[in-house]
Amino acid sequence: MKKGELIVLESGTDASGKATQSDLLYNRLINEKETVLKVEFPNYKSESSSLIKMYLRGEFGEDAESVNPYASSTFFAVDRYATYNLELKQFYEEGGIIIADRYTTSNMIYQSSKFETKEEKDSFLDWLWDLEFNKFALPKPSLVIFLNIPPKISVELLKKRDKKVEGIGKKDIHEKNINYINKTYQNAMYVASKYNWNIINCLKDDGRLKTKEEIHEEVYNIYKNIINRR
Ligand SMILES: Nc1ncnc2c1ncn2[C@@H]1O[C@H](COP(=O)(O)OP(=O)(O)O)[C@@H](O)[C@H]1O
Ligand SMILES: Cc1cn([C@H]2C[C@H](O)[C@@H](COP(=O)(O)OP(=O)(O)O)O2)c(=O)[nH]c1=O
Repeated sequence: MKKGELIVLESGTDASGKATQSDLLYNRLINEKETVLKVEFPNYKSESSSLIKMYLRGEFGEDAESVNPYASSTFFAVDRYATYNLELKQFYEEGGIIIADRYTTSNMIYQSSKFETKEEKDSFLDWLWDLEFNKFALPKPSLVIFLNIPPKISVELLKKRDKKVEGIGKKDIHEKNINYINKTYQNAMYVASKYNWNIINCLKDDGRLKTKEEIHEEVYNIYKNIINRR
């Protein structure tokens, strides 16, 4: 039987409209009578996110960059392994469509950002690919949609957004560190181009943010073009 599809919504900044766009795409596909399910990573509802919560609270270090990326990326990878195997695998193997708000792609962006040289980054990215997709046998995305929102806009959206997780505070260690935010955004553009992700520029030519609906139309068109061609 043909396996399902895995559609990933990603970005290089926090509070960039991933949840909003996942919801809009999910509702549209439900209206089209598709068999579709939505998931968010980290899976804060699961005990498998315990080490992630410790990390984002700063228990391994208040400065995200001081925490070994090989270690911190495994916290996220193990959470994905648990969530996939306990909640998603059967649905995916029976042909369902999964819409994921973040995935391995976030480890690729946020954790490789901690390395300075291209050689170190690429070596980490190869290791991560092997860990999550080969050793853990997690499915590779059918399609990655990258929402390009510069940090100066997303930090404004972050102020509007409700707190996501109890016990982490309004901002986690990634969100508190403006140097890391800027560096990670630059790094995300490198990673997005390295893996040929589908980039949506969320700003208009005049620098204003596109509406949720305008961005959704672009998300939907990419989805239709790519999935229909397969
Ligand atoms: N295009 C947009 N224009 C204005 N506000 C937006 C837009 N997209 C998202 N928002 C708002 O920004 C905040 C963060 O969006 P959200 O989808 O929760 O982001 P993320 O999942 O990336 O953290 C929310 O309050 C949301 O309603
Ligand atoms: C899923 C995932 C997230 N992250 C990072 C991205 C975020 O900075 C942080 C928490 O994710 P999340 O709560 O989704 O952030 P937000 O909703 O604010 O965008 O963890 C990784 O480093 N690796 C991963 O695999």
